[in-house]
Amino acid sequence: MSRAVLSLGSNLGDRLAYLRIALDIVGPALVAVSSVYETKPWGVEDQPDFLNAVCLVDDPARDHWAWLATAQAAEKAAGRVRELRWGPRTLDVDVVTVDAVVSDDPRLLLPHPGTPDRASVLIPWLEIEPDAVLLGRGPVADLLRARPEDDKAGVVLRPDLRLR
Ligand SMILES: Nc1ncnc2c1ncn2[C@@H]1O[C@H](COP(=O)(O)OP(=O)(O)OP(=O)(O)O)[C@@H](O)[C@H]1O
Ligand SMILES: Nc1nc2c(c(=O)[nH]1)N=C(CO)CN2
Repeated sequence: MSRAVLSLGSNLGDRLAYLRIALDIVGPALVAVSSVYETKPWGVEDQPDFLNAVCLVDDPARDHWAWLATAQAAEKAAGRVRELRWGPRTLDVDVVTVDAVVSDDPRLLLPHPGTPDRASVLIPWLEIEPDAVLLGRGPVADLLRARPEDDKAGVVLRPDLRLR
């Protein structure tokens, strides 16, 4: 079994369409997808707001490297060009966690080290998995409680934008 959590983000062009490309590439492995959230950019703040979502995926045939390949295939399909670190992009797919895999290989850090600091990941993840635990870091609900209020306030549910 290989169960993973993927985070999806887009802040250029038809943002919702790019998130849908990611789900299409995940295909039947998709178990659950959160609502879409519009989020204030972290990292580089002078860029357009993001749409973010999180999905749970499960496929016995895909290990963590295969999930990275899936994430990168989705980014490529969305025409992503990497320019600035933390800068604008049509589609960013991060592998948040895969089963109990811990990796310090820079090509695939697991769990994704940015996760505890990103309300834009924690909030959608909790929506679809309220009891989620981030390997080595504890309950996702506790991580979210530790985020500053203005960080959480920058993550706004967009019920009018539906992925499926
Ligand atoms: N858990 C992971 N998920 C996706 N890519 C990862 C992961 N760990 C390491 N990487 C590597 O990160 C690189 C992609 O970085 P990218 O440009 O997407 O970073 P970023 O999205 O700007 O920043 P961040 O990784 O902090 O979200 C790829 O080369 C990939 O191999
Ligand atoms: N709110 C938000 N901010 C970001 C995001 C993102 O997905 N959401 N992705 C980034 C690129 O790594 C940089 N900043």
